[in-house]
Order: sequence, then structure tokens, then C-alpha cells
Amino acid sequence: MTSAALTIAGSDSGGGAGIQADLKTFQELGVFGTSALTAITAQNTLGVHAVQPVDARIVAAQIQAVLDDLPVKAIKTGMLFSAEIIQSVAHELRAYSAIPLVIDPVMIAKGGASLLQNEAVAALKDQLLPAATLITPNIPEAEVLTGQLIRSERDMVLAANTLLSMGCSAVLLKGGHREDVPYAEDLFLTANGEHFLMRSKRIETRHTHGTGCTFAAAITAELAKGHSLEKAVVTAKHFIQLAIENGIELGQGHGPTNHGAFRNSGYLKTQEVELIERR
Ligand SMILES: Nc1ncnc2c1ncn2[C@@H]1O[C@H](COP(=O)(O)OP(=O)(O)O)[C@@H](O)[C@H]1O
Ligand SMILES: Cc1ncc(COP(=O)(O)OP(=O)(O)O)c(N)n1
Repeated sequence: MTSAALTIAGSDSGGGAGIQADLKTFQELGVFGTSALTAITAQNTLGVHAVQPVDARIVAAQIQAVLDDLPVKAIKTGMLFSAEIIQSVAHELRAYSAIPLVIDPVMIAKGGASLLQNEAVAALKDQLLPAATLITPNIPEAEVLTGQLIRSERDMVLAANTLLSMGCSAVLLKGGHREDVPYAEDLFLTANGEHFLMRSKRIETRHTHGTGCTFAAAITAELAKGHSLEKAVVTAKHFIQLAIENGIELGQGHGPTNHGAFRNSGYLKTQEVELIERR
């Protein structure tokens, strides 16, 4: 039977991030995509022009409708916007704790627009993070969640450990925002003590819109297919590397990545990703 995955996220009218990126990624990786919309953004490659949150009761109803009927094998959250929506999502997912949950704690879009209200950070930490199989913060998000500055690989390890202490089962701290190194390096750490770095060549490109959403969606799709968390994060790193490398020439700002590049490569993993076991 085909596996389904559920994304609980905001809509990006420009198609590069949010629910659109998630559904394209699910499709590319052979998983049936389902969705619960949390917010509508008027957005393009230049930035976010407007945000309209969806009523928390409608968010809950969408989640119920999907989970009541479809064979969802993994769930991802993206833009959640408010404490009310977070509360409603946490409540709905409580009965489905056996399904792997990937939380991408989306806070700020590349153009600087806020996608999570400041007063919702506490709700995210208290109500949702402890339920996560994996959280995938970027460096600014990890700094907000931990209150720690992250400027080096050592800082990444310290912050990832602080995030684990908040109750999630594993952390993938994404290093795309680090400016001190010529590579894009992400740290994976589990509550069982497993840890490794995934390092890839940093690509000089404007096509980085939706990289975080796409990466977390690829992990979710691989989990939905039954792969282990470790295998899922590695395949997803290859997926995002190829998607960035083959970015699509659209828009005037931060252009979209190419969700079809991994399939077009014959699902081949790229030589650009190196796995580094940490001592
Ligand atoms: N210029 C780049 N070249 C290669 N990989 C990148 C680049 N920018 C980001 N990445 C990778 O894309 C993924 C998403 O990371 P990041 O950009 O940090 O997240 P977000 O989109 O949430 O800010 C990570 O695997 C990161 O290492
Ligand atoms: C609707 C919506 N959700 C999430 C994001 C942020 O996506 P991300 O992958 O972090 O990429 P950038 O916005 O940083 O390019 C979004 N923009 N819109």
C-alpha cells in the first residue's frame, strides 16, 4: 500500500516553501501527500506581503479528517504562527504519538517576515517539542529556543544538547546560516547518544527559498516509507543538496530549489555529501 505523509504548515503562494514545497517533496519521493493548512501567506521570492492565520478549530478539523481516514505514516509541522494553533495541533496529535513527528520550528522567512508570533515560542517549546521524533531548527531558530549563541561547531553541539533536554528524541541542527565555513554542515544528535555531522559543499546561489521546508519534508517522506531516522536524514541531505544545486531560474529574489533534481538524478546520492562521525 502507498504510504501517506501529513504536513501541517502554511501556504506559500510563491510555491517555493511551506505546504507547496512539502507536497512537491512528498510526491517526488513516492509518498502520498496530505495537508492541514495553518496560515495563508501572500508571498513570492522577494518576501512575505501578508499573513492570514487559519482558525485553530479548522486546523484541528483538517488534522482529524486526514488522520481518521488516510494511512499517514509520518507527520511534519512547519509554520504554526500562533500559540492557539500550536495548542490545537498538540491536542490533535496526542492520540497519534506512535506516528513519527518531524517538527521544523519555522520562525522567520528569508526576507525577514515573522512566521511565528513571539508569544508562541513558549507554547512550541512546552507543548510540541517534547512530542517530536526529530526537530530541525536552523541556527537562528536554535538560538531563540535555547537562548544560546551559536557561532561554531562546538556551539552547535552545546545547543543541540540543550534542545534534547527539552524532551524531543532527536535534533538535526542545520548549519546553512553559518558564515564562518565554506561548507553547509548539519549536526544530527539523538537522545540515545548517536551523533554525526553531514557536510556538503556550500553552493553560491540565490536559490535557497524553502530549503528548510524541503529538507524536513524529505526526512518525513523517508520516514513514511519506513526508513530509519538516520537513513532518512542522510537521504534528505542528498535531496536538498541536489535541489539547491539545480535551482530553478524563477523570480527576482530568493529563487526556489528544484524538487525534481533527486528524481532526475535517478535517485542517486550526490558525492557532495560527507558523513563525519563525531568523537
Ligand atoms: N548555500 C547552500 N549550499 C548548500 N547547502 C545549503 C546551503 N544553504 C543551506 N543549505 C542546506 O540546506 C538545508 C536547510 O538549511 P538552512 O538553510 O539552514 O535552513 P532554513 O531554510 O530553515 O533556514 C541544510 O541541510 C543546509 O545545510
Ligand atoms: C508558508 C511558509 N512556511 C515556511 C517558510 C520558511 O521556509 P524556509 O524553508 O525556512 O525557507 P525561507 O523562507 O527561509 O527561504 C516560508 N517562507 N513560508
